[in-house]
Amino acid sequence: MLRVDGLTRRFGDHLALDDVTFDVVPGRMTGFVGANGAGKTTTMRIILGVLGASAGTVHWKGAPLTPDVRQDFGYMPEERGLYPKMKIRDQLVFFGRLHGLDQNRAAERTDKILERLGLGERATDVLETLSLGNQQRVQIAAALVHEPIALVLDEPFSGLDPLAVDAMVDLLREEVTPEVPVLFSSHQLDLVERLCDDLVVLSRGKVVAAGAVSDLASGPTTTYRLVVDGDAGWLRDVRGIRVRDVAGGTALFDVEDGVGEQEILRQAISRGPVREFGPERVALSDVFREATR
Ligand SMILES: Nc1ncnc2c1ncn2[C@@H]1O[C@H](COP(=O)(O)OP(=O)(O)OP(=O)(O)O)[C@@H](O)[C@H]1O
Repeated sequence: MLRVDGLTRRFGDHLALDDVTFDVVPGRMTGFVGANGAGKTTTMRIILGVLGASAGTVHWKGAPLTPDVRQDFGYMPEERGLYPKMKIRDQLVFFGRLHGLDQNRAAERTDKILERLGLGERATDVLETLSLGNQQRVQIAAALVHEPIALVLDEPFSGLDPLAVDAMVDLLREEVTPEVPVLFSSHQLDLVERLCDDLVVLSRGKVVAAGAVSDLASGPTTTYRLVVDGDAGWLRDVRGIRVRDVAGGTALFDVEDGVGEQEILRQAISRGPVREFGPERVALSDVFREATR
């Protein structure tokens, strides 16, 4: 497991990270979200050793992460960092070699990944002649070529069209074994909700929410939705609930502690047909908005 433990980072007077702690569990995709400037890139750079921490430690399997172990990580930096004038196959083989693969293995892995990303025919093209989307595919290939033991990806899907996102996600799922923890940052909440198992929400340098997406997004709710024939305005006079919204026969309301939602349902039935009644699922965007307020 990859653990970020009490990371703090100052830039002059500015506290960019304030005691940031979270786990990235192997075999699970962890989404890292937060508004611009929240500290995601800073955290990722510290994990990769590109930047030092003012305090705190990064742990790998219970021990402080060493440069040797980090060499086996895969990283897709925000500023990217491939060579524009180098042929993509040569480039990927080079990265594989940098991470310790021998020439044959680096070439084998490169060819497999390029094929998988639909870039087999472009292998001898120079990077800068590729479309931006394809350059981004090569960038993810560079992070994967050496069969990394952990993956840290800074905005890997930004600027990609939905088909390219799907291709990249398929590749990630294929390449990422149950031993590999994956941390990726993203601004696209819909994507995060679709892809991630776990989520870490950062706001102004602090972790404000963390856990399984399924728990965070649909967690315990006190909000209910009722749809009846006729007008649901009578709910406004019911004690123990707070009406959020009524539009004709559709109402959204919060139930206060100690008030049974079944009692509200009974009252609704006594007034006429009930078409829908149930807890309102909290969307991830609401969790995010609430957490970063
Ligand atoms: N080298 C630096 N020198 C000074 N301040 C910095 C430096 N790097 C980052 N910061 C500041 O630290 C804070 C966190 O920045 P960071 O880039 O980590 O945020 P982020 O969550 O990745 O944002 P974005 O989503 O916009 O990339 C910001 O206020 C930023 O201005």
